[in-house]
Amino acid sequence: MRILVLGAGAVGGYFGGRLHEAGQDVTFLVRPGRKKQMDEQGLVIHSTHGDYQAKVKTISAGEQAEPFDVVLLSVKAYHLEQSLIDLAPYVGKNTMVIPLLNGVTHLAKLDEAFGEEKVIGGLCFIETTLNEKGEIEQYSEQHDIVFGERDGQRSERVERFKRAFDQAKATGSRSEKIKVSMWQKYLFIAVFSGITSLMGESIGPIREAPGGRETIRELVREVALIAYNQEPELNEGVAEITFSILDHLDASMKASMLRDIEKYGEVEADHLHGSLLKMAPEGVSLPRLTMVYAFLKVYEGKRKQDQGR
Ligand SMILES: NC(=O)C1=CN([C@@H]2O[C@H](COP(=O)(O)OP(=O)(O)OC[C@H]3O[C@@H](n4cnc5c(N)ncnc54)[C@H](OP(=O)(O)O)[C@@H]3O)[C@@H](O)[C@H]2O)C=CC1
Ligand SMILES: CC(C)(CO)C(=O)C(=O)O
Repeated sequence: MRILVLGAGAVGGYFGGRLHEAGQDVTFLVRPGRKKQMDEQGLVIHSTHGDYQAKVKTISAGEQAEPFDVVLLSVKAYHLEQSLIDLAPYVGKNTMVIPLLNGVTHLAKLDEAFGEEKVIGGLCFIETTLNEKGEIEQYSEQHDIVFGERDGQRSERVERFKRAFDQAKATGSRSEKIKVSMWQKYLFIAVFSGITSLMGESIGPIREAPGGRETIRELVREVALIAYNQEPELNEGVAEITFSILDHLDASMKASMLRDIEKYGEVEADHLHGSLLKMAPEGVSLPRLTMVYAFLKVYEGKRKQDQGR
């Protein structure tokens, strides 16, 4: 099975690296700067689950290669448009595209670009980042990819990709209800990234601050309202479960969005919080979600202005 990983960043580099380590045929589609770095130093992973360093195959947009069997899509949402143009020549009749982005609105864009039948659902649970040398750092327990056909059917292509993880130091599992799984993750990440970014703190101090837990609970309630409206198959107790997960997270945990803000990087504000506000049923009051989005847009505006100087 030939696997193409689009975006050798924190997520793609990690999972692509683990599959490569397990003997799978993995190629990374990367931009020129990252290609130079990877061709010179290889792919480097530092992880709780074991370090890994290897020379890997890389290609850049426009380079000749046959269509791949599987594409793992792991770019940030704000790079999606260009990356789909770059990816198009490597998607063939039998290619299966698995997006690992947080959120859900990218599915429609993938369907439009490649056709619904090629795109399955996917998400990942991992806390990972790229350091200044372009090395992947991953220091917590979870390193799981979840994927599945969007109609819930079992399929040979999904089973085959699942088997690629048999020998890998990361887990790959199938969800029978991938759209529900994606919405559960979306609910969690919208609250987790929203609250940690807004407060500029990891989750522990936010929970302990006066009114902190209450604010988290209310933000969960607002996002869950939108989520239920979009995905009625969500478990009725999903808001309470999500709050409980947030209440039990390691106190030092922060979302990748806050880590990006700390590096003064771009954020997925429109893709995550902005999209939720657009999907919200008319007339509902969403003061906390609105505040998170406003904060992120102020941050984006300031960043843009600073870059223009
Ligand atoms: N990091 C985390 O812990 C988690 C992240 N996620 C989600 O996963 C997604 C990816 O996040 P993450 O891995 O952190 O992001 P990163 O920024 O670390 O990686 C994205 C990579 O995509 C590359 N890229 C962008 N455009 C292209 C292109 N046209 N062709 C090739 N490569 C391209 C960038 O390369 P370049 O070097 O050229 O800029 C970058 O290395 C996001 O939606 C995020 O929300 C989900 C769970 C956990
Ligand atoms: C919370 C986490 C680490 C879970 O995978 C995540 O998705 C993110 O920070 O973007």
